[in-house]
Amino acid sequence: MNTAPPPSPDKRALRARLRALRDAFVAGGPSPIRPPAALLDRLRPDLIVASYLPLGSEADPEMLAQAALAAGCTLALPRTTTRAAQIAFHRFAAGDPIETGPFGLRQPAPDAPIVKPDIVLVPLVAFDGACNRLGQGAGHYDRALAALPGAWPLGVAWSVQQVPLLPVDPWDRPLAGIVTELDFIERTDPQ
Ligand SMILES: Nc1nc2c(c(=O)[nH]1)N(C=O)[C@@H](CNc1ccc(C(=O)N[C@@H](CCC(=O)O)C(=O)O)cc1)CN2
Ligand SMILES: Nc1ncnc2c1ncn2[C@@H]1O[C@H](COP(=O)(O)OP(=O)(O)OP(=O)(O)O)[C@@H](O)[C@H]1O
Repeated sequence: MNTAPPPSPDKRALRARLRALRDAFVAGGPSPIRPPAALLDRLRPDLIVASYLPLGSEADPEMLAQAALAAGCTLALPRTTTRAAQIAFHRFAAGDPIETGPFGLRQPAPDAPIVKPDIVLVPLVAFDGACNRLGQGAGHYDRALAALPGAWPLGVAWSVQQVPLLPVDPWDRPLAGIVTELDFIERTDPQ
């Protein structure tokens, strides 16, 4: 049974508005998102970097994943089974099979080894200047990041996804930084 309090009610309306903004932005043409120095400086061959395959009009982390590969890092991708279950990160190398899962997500096969990423590239619906994040509403990344306290979470977004101030619930996990097609925003006020 889920005994947690419900998420802030204004999150639903924000999601709808920001998904529409994201769709309109992407319809305007491609905008590459380049790896920020804050990411490049952290990449080491022994690290595992979790990326994601974009869904719909989500920002594409491909150039960041390529930079991680070029630095010798191991790549991982999230795998989702249901809305209620936690996501797992599975190792992924070029040529490995990709399946279509729930919500149309493209994801690794279940037999790819589960790994513990050091750096997590995080998709999002909206963010604010303090690096708070609004996701899909299933708590998948909130739960995954809570289980990886040492990992460095980097949000990847289009600049139009920034809002002045997001409602923040107790379980929300802030990001260490957010990269957009325009700039890199670093979280400056650790709690
Ligand atoms: N590319 C990508 N992979 C990801 C996530 C994500 O946000 N993006 N996740 C992040 O947690 C996890 C999957 N969780 C999800 C949870 C809910 C919905 C969902 O409710 N989708 C809506 C439509 C969303 C839209 O219009 O963009 C739906 O199907 O009704 C999608 C993914 C792991 N993998
Ligand atoms: N560490 C956790 N353990 C258990 N449940 C959690 C945890 N973190 C979040 N949740 C649950 O997940 C849901 C998250 O809802 P919320 O609207 O905040 O999602 P979100 O900010 O869009 O995040 P996400 O992208 O991670 O889905 C809430 O119902 C919350 O109780």
